[in-house]
Amino acid sequence: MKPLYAMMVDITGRRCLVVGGGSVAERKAAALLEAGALVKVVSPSATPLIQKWALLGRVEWKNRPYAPTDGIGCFLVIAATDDNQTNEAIYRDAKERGQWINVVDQPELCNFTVPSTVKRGPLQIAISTGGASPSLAKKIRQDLEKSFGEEYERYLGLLQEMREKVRAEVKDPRLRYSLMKELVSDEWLIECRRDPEGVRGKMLGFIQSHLSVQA
Ligand SMILES: C[C@@]1(CC(=O)O)C2=NC(=C\c3[nH]c(c(CCC(=O)O)c3CC(=O)O)Cc3[nH]c(c(CC(=O)O)c3CCC(=O)O)/C=C3\N/C(=C\2)[C@@H](CCC(=O)O)[C@]3(C)CC(=O)O)/[C@H]1CCC(=O)O
Ligand SMILES: NC(=O)c1ccc[n+]([C@@H]2O[C@H](COP(=O)([O-])OP(=O)(O)OC[C@H]3O[C@@H](n4cnc5c(N)ncnc54)[C@H](O)[C@@H]3O)[C@@H](O)[C@H]2O)c1
Repeated sequence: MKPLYAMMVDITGRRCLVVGGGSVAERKAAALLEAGALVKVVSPSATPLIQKWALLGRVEWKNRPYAPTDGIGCFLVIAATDDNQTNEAIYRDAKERGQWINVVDQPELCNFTVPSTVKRGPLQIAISTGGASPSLAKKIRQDLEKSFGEEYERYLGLLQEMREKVRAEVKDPRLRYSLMKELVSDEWLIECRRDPEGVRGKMLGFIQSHLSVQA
């Protein structure tokens, strides 16, 4: 098994090609859309959701089989057809253009794989088994989703806001560090769950009390 390098890639506004229109293509296209990519789907059939995206203009759907020119100008390519010969042709075309290529059920024809991901706003926990067991990656995601609840999105948004405030207003680096450390605690997380509306005010109050000491 090849060692893999984990990386978070900015694909906003980048053209990405998904070939195939089945459930796997839909899942891969959904992840690309969530990351802000411009997605083109090429397939003579498509799931109802892909068709809906096409109607809404969220994806460009070419209702026909793959053609070698489809990938021109694309940042990355995903081959998710059920036809091996087509998948291999997509791989060769992408490789020639130096593109990122993922052939869904052929890890040897991938220069990147897609991890299973827990998303809570900007928090992303990506799980890779290095291709050993995608089913295990999925199970670990489902387990983590139970531990990392929806409140993490609000909590992380608040931490970001408080961090900016602390960086702008606290001059002493030690105090800055200890404030951020104290905001990252189970107590605040529980507060996000218990009092989602009031927690922001309490955090601001907590920081303010230390700023008064500083002044
Ligand atoms: C994580 C996830 C992301 C995503 O696809 O979005 C993903 N596969 C998912 C699900 C899943 N895939 C498969 C099953 C059926 C059960 C099973 O076989 O286990 C299930 C489970 C299900 O569908 O319930 C079958 C399968 N997948 C691959 C092969 C070929 C092979 O292993 O050789 C075969 C056998 C095909 C055959 O039977 O011939 C290959 C890959 N699949 C990967 C990713 C990459 C490695 C990730 C890693 O490091 O683990 C890699 C290498 C390439 C890639 O596709 O990027 C997503 C879970 C999303 C979630 O969280 O819900
Ligand atoms: N469904 C799964 O969870 C799963 C998991 C692992 C692997 N796979 C494999 O991944 C592949 C895709 O899975 P799926 O469930 O989405 O399959 P699917 O049969 O639902 O979809 C295949 C799609 O490929 C399209 N297609 C076929 N030939 C094409 C061509 N020449 N150009 C463009 N599009 C073409 C078809 O129109 C169809 O939309 C299959 O090989 C499958 O064995 C599926």
